[in-house]
Amino acid sequence: MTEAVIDVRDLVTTLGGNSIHRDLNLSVARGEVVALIGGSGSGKSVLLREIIGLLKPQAGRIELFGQSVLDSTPEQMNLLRQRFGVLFQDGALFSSMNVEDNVATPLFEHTDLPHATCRRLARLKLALAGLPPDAAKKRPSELSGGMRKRVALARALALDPELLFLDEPTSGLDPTSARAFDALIRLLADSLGLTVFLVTHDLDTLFSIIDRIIVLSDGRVLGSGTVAELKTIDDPWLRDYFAARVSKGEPPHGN
Ligand SMILES: Nc1ncnc2c1ncn2[C@@H]1O[C@H](COP(=O)(O)OP(=O)(O)OP(=O)(O)O)[C@@H](O)[C@H]1O
Repeated sequence: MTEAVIDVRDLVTTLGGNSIHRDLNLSVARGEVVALIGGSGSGKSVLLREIIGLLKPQAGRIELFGQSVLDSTPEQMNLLRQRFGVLFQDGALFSSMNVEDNVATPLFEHTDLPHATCRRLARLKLALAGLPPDAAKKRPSELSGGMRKRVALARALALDPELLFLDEPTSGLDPTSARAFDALIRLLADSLGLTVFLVTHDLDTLFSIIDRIIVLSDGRVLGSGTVAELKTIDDPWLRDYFAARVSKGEPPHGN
């Protein structure tokens, strides 16, 4: 059986008295590019935060690379964090630092490498993320939204992670930049052998680069599969969701 890189079992989350997740189970195998979808407020971002250890659920088990996130000591979690990268929705770049130092920060923090080496590695990651060399010395505010996303992606790749989490990677991008960013994610996943777990509302992303979609509904996983497989599920939200794609003039069949 393929190794599970992410494994979530019997997850229960209650926030502010509201039930968010009810016995949620999901698993992601090494090398998969998986998207998590679900209605607004269905608990996608909360789940992502729980998986990466930023938020504690009320009950359940979360494992990354076979290691329990909820039972890890801060030291163990620190080591685990070096094995995955995260691209937050807003990029979360440091506005006071230039681009190169933004990307080098995880290397400054987690390695004993000289800062000059960290910066050289950061420039390599920037190139990998498709940025021109002259971006390195600029402040994030001097770049376009699409370029800032690429900087955030370069930072997420700084420590050569095996697993990449992306929260709404194409939000705020124009359609051309969004498709280019999709293509970059797929290219990196294939060439670096990354496992990718992303939260998205972007149907084009789902139709173009995703191996498997996991649908969150009513606090649980409603189903999982390709677009074609999900279309066989009789659920009003899913029907409306995919109907939006048809109304955009795209072919109603998927990957
Ligand atoms: N810290 C918090 N305290 C209380 N409630 C919260 C907290 N964080 C999120 N919630 C609630 O949990 C629910 C799920 O939020 P979440 O952000 O995970 O939704 P989502 O599926 O990512 O939605 P969207 O697609 O709109 O981003 C929402 O009702 C939200 O208001």
